Amino acid sequence: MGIGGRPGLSAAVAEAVIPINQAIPLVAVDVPSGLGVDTGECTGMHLRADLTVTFGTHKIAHLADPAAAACGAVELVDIGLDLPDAPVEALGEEDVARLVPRPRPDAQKYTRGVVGVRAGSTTYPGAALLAVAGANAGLAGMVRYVGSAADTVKQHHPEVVGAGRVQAWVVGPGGGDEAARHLAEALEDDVPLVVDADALQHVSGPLPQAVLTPHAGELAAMLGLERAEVEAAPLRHATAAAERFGCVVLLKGRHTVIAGPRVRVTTAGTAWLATAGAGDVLSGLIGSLLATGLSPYDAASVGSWLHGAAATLASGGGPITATGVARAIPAVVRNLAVRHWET
Ligand SMILES: NC(=O)C1=CN([C@@H]2O[C@H](COP(=O)(O)OP(=O)(O)OC[C@H]3O[C@@H](n4cnc5c(N)ncnc54)[C@H](OP(=O)(O)O)[C@@H]3O)[C@@H](O)[C@H]2O)[C@@H](O)CC1
Ligand SMILES: Nc1ncnc2c1ncn2[C@@H]1O[C@H](COP(=O)(O)OP(=O)(O)O)[C@@H](O)[C@H]1O
Repeated sequence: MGIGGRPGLSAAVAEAVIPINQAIPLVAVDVPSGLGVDTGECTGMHLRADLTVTFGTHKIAHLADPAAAACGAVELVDIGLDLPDAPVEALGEEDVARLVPRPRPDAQKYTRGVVGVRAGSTTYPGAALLAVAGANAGLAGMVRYVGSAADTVKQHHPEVVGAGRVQAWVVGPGGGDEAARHLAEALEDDVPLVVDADALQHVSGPLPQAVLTPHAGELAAMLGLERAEVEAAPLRHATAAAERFGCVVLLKGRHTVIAGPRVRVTTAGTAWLATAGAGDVLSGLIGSLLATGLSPYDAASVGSWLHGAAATLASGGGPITATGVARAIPAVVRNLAVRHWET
């Protein structure tokens, strides 16, 4: 069954083909039979491929989990079709190289953008350090930190300064009981912001300038669902949340979904990135991109791609820490410059 098939194999077909699928490697043409091609959901029995070869453009099932995970490695073959824009897209290296902000020759630190981080608490001072490490990867001109971990932050990041004017805020990582105040204070400034972790539970009304960055558990709590329901349909729930909260919603996972004016999925990364504090680094990084003037949708998708690429670079196939991911971000941008930017 191809892309026109209804999701879910009939019992008779499943009985015949699933034992074969479990016994030998499977190459799927276009999609493994039984997947929800247009939803990325797996609502019934389906095949799992080791390799899926598809043509012209990626379909939603190739990008959005859990269907994408059942496609195995996906090979896209260009057969010269003239196709309309896809409903869900994945940024490639060249797209990111075009979007990543770089300093103009006459730049000074304030024209490059200042990002402020309100994160950390007495329980989680480390999350403040990690969010600052993501923000302080060199993409914005300056990082400010406001919060209870100020002394530790300044010890580890001497470049970072205290309160003042910013072009974007990052709030929530490790915020604990301080997160509600951090969010309220950040919202007093009329600037774009990243809302992550403990601040997410305090989001109510529409926040048109925000990027929300929940993992599946956090999005489930925001929508009054179980985590498993979000994991079964990440595209549907990220899109619903973007509509409900009137902003860009980045739902973290193996394939991160960015729902905004359109939908993007990040396929860059490695399972080694599933490590404590990796999300804190991501929120800082996206904040720094917002501060440079990227739109919330582009800042979220470019930040997510750079974060995945930094994890892959730092990992080299082995284990990584969140600190290691943050340290690898400048090298990822340098590689983009070498490969794609004219000097
Ligand atoms: N270095 C730092 O400062 C870091 C700070 N961080 C900061 O921590 C804050 C909370 O973030 P989070 O994502 O952990 O919170 P959340 O979604 O509430 O998850 C709680 C869920 O986890 C589960 N659970 C717990 N232990 C489990 C186990 N052993 N095995 C299985 N399940 C287990 C637990 O389940 P339960 O034990 O209740 O059954 C509950 O459902 C946030 O501010 C973040 O920024 C992090 O970024 C890390 C680095
Ligand atoms: N299996 C996976 N493969 C690739 N990336 C993953 C996987 N699981 C989680 N990630 C990424 O790791 C990061 C974890 O962030 P998060 O859940 O917020 O952790 P923390 O709260 O500890 O910082 C996210 O960027 C997420 O997309």
